[in-house]
Amino acid sequence: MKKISILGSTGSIGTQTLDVVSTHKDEFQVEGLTAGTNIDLLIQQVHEYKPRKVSVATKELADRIKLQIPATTQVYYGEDGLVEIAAGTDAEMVVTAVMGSVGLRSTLAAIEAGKHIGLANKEPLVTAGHLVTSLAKNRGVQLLPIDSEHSAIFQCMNGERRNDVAGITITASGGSFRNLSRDELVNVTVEDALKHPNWSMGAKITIDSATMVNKGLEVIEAHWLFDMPYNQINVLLHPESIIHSYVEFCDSSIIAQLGNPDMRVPIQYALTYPERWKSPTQRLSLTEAGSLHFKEMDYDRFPCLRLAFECGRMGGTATTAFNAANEVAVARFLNREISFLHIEEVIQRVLDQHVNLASPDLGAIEECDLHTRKLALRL
Ligand SMILES: NC(=O)C1=CN([C@@H]2O[C@H](COP(=O)(O)OP(=O)(O)OC[C@H]3O[C@@H](n4cnc5c(N)ncnc54)[C@H](OP(=O)(O)O)[C@@H]3O)[C@@H](O)[C@H]2O)C=CC1
Ligand SMILES: CC(=O)[C@@H](O)[C@H](O)COP(=O)(O)O
Ligand SMILES: [Mn+2]
Repeated sequence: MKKISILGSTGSIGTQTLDVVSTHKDEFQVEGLTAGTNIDLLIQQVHEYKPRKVSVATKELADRIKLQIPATTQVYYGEDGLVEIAAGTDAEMVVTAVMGSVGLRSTLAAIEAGKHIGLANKEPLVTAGHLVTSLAKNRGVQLLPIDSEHSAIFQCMNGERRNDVAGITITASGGSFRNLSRDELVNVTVEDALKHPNWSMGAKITIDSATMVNKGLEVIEAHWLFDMPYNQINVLLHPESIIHSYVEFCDSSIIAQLGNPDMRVPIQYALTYPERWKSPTQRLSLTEAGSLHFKEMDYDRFPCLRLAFECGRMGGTATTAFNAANEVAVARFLNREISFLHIEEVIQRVLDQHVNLASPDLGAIEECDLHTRKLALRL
């Protein structure tokens, strides 16, 4: 019986993780769950999976949920609550599935507590990759990728010698507006931006896919997860999202991981690694898929990806500023305060003013994050 906790259990990844748990009922014990504000769903999850501890965003919500769940379930709230669920249970693995860099302290706390990480929440790696990876190395903790591209690369590199890797290619669907020119982006709506062509995901990552910021975050995520220099990380447009990424080796061989776009597969692999268990996911038929298409990335069409590479190469707090600016800008777009194209404008203007701090500690990262958020709200 594997004991796990899920940070962000009411979200897209969190609920799919619980699907996987339900598929293998006798194999998992849920120690902790966390929600932000969706306490109705969390209450259902508490009754079904009986976690020892839960956390929600605010004290008010914590007081409300206490009236509707068994007294045996301890209730926490806020960032401290995330940390408590991350580190304060008997879980041997924590699935990090909250949205944004709010997951940084709880990710670090889980690692500090020696818990392996099923890593979906990519923003903590983007904002503080050196802290997350060095702590994981020091504590002997595995960072098992859930993000589909990084799960693919992880699977392709299994059993291979690191020095034989010539490079990795992260595939990109192109997002909701992949068939639009930049001129046609001027008046696009939130509703249109939320229509990802292949995946059903949370709102923020869906917008990030449309701006290509998601792929930029994934480039930085891959740099840290696989200790991969940026000049060995490529991005390729692949509209079908069937090849989830691939690795090229020194002998020119390419190993790729394919499958239907279903996050339960990478989630399950992170939970069961190094084993593979059966999955209810529909099997991929290449004859049905027919042709697969690929196109060189157009960095003029998607300038945010170029910015991400520049920030990654710069290191220090540049990626912290990039991530925080994007989180604020996407939230403003989703609140209909700014246009879609203004998202990249906010990021660019933040970076134009950013004074980079090399190898920052946690305090400096959190200070940069907060300062950037205040600035991005005004741009
Ligand atoms: N969805 C996907 O297919 C993929 C997602 N990822 C990554 O996984 C992470 C989660 O994504 P996704 O599941 O789509 O996101 P969702 O928005 O669907 O879910 C986010 C989760 O985090 C919780 N949450 C949000 N804000 C806070 C907060 N301030 N404090 C505490 N909890 C909070 C939400 O709670 P509530 O809803 O109750 O408010 C929810 O449980 C992201 O980093 C994303 O980039 C990576 C690859 C694929
Ligand atoms: C499912 C997943 O991993 C997402 O990150 C998805 O890959 C987004 O797809 P694109 O960013 O390629 O549109
Ligand atoms: Mn991804």
